[in-house]
Amino acid sequence: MPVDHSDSKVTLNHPKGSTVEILLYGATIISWKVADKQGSLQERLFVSSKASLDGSKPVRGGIPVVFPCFGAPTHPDHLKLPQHGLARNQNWSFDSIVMDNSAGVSVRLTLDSSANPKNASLYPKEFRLAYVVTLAEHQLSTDLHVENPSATETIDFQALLHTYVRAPADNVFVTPLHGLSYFDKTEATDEARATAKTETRQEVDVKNFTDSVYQGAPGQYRVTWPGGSLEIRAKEFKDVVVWNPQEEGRKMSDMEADGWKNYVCVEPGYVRGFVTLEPKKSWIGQQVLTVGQD
Ligand SMILES: O=P(O)(O)OC[C@H]1O[C@@H](O)[C@H](O)[C@@H](O)[C@@H]1O
Repeated sequence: MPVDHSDSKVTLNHPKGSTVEILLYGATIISWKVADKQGSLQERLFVSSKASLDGSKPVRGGIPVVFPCFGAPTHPDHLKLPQHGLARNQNWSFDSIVMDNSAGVSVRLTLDSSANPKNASLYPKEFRLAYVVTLAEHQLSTDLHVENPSATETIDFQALLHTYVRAPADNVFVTPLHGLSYFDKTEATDEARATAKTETRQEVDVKNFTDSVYQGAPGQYRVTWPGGSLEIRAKEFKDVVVWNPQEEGRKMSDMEADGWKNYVCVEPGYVRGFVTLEPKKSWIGQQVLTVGQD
């Protein structure tokens, strides 16, 4: 079957062999496999072998969905929320199969503020999220729809797709970020973290602890390493975060030994400032991942 779903997981199978697995918990994509040139299926995302996949905590790897705040909350509406918000640690619902043909297999998952009684005390605003995941032969598209169902209130939110790209961290490069202004979250003081830097590197590596928030980014990135590459295209996600904790990764209880050596996070998002959504309006942020064919 092109789409299989159980109480906890949705699996998409493309007729040309690629597959994707999505946990309903957090709508977290936990696997994306695409054939290599020899025709053998290869995992394209990193998920820590110590990640919790039972809905007890956000998944360390794959593509967690970040909404309505990125990092520690700063907006007055978000202050009771955990780091990276509530979407990555709630159960989403399987809504429908959107498309099922040779071009792609696509499903829609949803999360409404009213679905979880906890939300009223955590977050004072109503929201409706829909996540459309589309699998093609060499491509994975993820569209996050945010709808404001209120007739009177606006919503201010941030959103980001926290993509863990499977790649050797000591030999991976992200381009083109040269000339962009960014905020370096590895700096020691609040003042230094809040001071914009300008990226001077043509090719950004993550050989050192990296946690950089690029603003006004081009929306099209290339991640390359010996023997592989991935193109990332983004729409409405105007910023991009590049993160690899290096040895700091040891502090994470769900990070496997040396796990940080096996990925780079390249995370398209709207995280500098907030999207303000007027009553009854909606917003769509999109990420498209394409495996390099070179
Ligand atoms: O451990 P978490 O909550 O999944 O976050 C992982 C990382 O996510 C990145 O997006 C942030 O920029 C980092 O600061 C953070 O450490």
